[in-house]
Amino acid sequence: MEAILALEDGRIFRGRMFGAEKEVTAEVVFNTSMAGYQEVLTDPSYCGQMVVMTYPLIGNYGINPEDYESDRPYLSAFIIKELSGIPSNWRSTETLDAFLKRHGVVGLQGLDTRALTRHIREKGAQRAVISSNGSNPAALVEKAKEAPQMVGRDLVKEVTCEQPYIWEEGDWDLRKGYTRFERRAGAKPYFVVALDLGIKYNILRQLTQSGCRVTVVPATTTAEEILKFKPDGVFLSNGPGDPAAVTYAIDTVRSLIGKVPIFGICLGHQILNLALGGSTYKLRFGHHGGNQPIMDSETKKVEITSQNHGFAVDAATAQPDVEIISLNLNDRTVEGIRHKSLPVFSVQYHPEAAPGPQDSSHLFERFVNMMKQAS
Ligand SMILES: NC(=O)CC[C@H](N)C(=O)O
Repeated sequence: MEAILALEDGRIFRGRMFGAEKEVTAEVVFNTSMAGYQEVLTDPSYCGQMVVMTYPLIGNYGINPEDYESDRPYLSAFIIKELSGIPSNWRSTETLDAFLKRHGVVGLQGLDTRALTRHIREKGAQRAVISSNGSNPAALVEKAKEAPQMVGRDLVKEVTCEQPYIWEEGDWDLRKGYTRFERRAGAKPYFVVALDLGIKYNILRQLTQSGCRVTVVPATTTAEEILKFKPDGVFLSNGPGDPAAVTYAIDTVRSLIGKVPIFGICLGHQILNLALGGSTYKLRFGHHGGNQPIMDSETKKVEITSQNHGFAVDAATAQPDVEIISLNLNDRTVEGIRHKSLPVFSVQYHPEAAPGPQDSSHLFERFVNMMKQAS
């Protein structure tokens, strides 16, 4: 079906719908990962957004039952240059088209995704409408302008779990598939409570793989309730929307600081920074891809990282007891912080990859060592 993508600044693209065929409004961002579209689709941090992939051919290895990063896709639409007609992979059980249909997610293909990406790079991520009703593009542009702004939006409540649950799955193995938590001989299993702001499964797998027992709790869980679990450490997850709008999680984290070791990733990092008295702001088009270079001040090494964020920590408002521990080498934005005297640290990038490079996976060990020293 012919369809139009209308951006709020008036730019129009024409393409063809696949997946679920309906009208949809959301913020449009681009992702530069060359592979890993299933992980991108099921990353809850994309709730409230449509994602345009810069890689030109998508869907060629289908969808499989294992590479989910959450229970389902939460994004509003998936925009690509060309949908592969013949998925080919031994793990594939479903086409991308069928997957998007099954989950009610709109697909759009056949447009110039390079032109769209360059436009967003220049003009910034913005609200957009996809519609098959192309008779009045100006009306669609107006509709895009009326959509809710990402700034000020709490989307965590749309994606967090309803009840606490225990996580036991470990890394994926070619012969065995996903492994289970195994107590390391002679090693104490550290008990981590993970605050689910929209958590990606691979973070949980990496925690399990690092020898942690993990319980995941809803985003509204209070500090008091978390401390009742008697955790060795608390993990703050990635998630969608504006960190400053998730005031209940900021309050929880503020009350936990100094009582238990804390590690945060992406939204969790932004929320930790807000709880420490700093502020966050919206980037023009964000970082969404698998090749963002950062410099880690502890190891003095450059790491190529997987990233997916539209907001960032403001270095100018960093509090005296907060130290910036890594910077993005492309645009010098803050990539990591730690408390100068307490066992508390966080990163803007994704050490769990999925998809992307695994240069930063050592951070899970850093968290375990922090818990070891604190116990
Ligand atoms: N992946 C994430 O946790 C994203 C955090 C936040 N929603 C942002 O866009 O910056």
